[in-house]
Amino acid sequence: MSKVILGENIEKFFGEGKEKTKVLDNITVSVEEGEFVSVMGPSGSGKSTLLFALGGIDRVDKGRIVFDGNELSAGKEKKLSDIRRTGMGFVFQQPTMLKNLNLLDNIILPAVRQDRGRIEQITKRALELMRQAGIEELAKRDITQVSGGQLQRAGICRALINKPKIVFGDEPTGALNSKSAETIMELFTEINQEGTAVMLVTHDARVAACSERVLFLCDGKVVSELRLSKYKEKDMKRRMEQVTGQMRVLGI
Ligand SMILES: Nc1ncnc2c1ncn2[C@@H]1O[C@H](COP(=O)(O)OP(=O)(O)OP(=O)(O)O)[C@@H](O)[C@H]1O
Repeated sequence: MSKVILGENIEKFFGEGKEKTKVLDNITVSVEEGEFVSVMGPSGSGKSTLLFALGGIDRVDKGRIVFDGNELSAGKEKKLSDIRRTGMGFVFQQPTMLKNLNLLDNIILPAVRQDRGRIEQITKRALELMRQAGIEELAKRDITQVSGGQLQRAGICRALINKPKIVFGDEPTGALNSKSAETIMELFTEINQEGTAVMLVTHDARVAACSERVLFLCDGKVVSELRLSKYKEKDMKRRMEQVTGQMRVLGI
């Protein structure tokens, strides 16, 4: 197995002078090709900062980030945004979609920007992803005419449109009711089973229990790591007990 993403000895500070605080403290983490990792920890422990650093959205102050053999920390801005657009997908708690475009057009946008000549093929892929996500019939709907869960499913389709090697999610189920959250997690486990690596930040033990490795952060450090097997629905009860057990040990 090779690493799709590696963050090595990364440090990140916020603020200046007396206010300066270390938010990531010499962290080394990696995600293997096709692996599903989640990141848990108390509020303010640095989870989102870590995700944004690994995804090349924010620069780190020390250390290096290597995506699929390319060192992001040494990259030029253009190269970095190309890697982000083609090799990575991002899903946030609140999907940021363009208001003047329908769901389908929002989903194809990252691919069309890259290659206008393939619009038919891209649309076909988008509709296939929407079918998989159970929202194909909403393709022409305005983004204001769908539920939060449906919008989030569209956000995942958009993140997958360029066939990324890894999808990063920052609390992707955080704003959803439990039924919608469950559908979103089914979608994440499905895309992972198809070979896409997934890294999710979450406060929800049920979400973390879908992954195969859970990293626990505290004060900008990885303080613990829990290894689970590859997701199987029938193991859910046991997986949940493992995650919640570790959360209790760490006082989360
Ligand atoms: N842009 C910023 N400027 C200054 N401080 C920041 C910035 N972004 C985050 N921080 C601080 O860095 C620390 C880590 O933030 P981060 O959002 O990574 O935590 P988190 O573990 O994801 O928290 P939560 O679970 O509440 O989302 C916090 O103390 C936060 O206030």
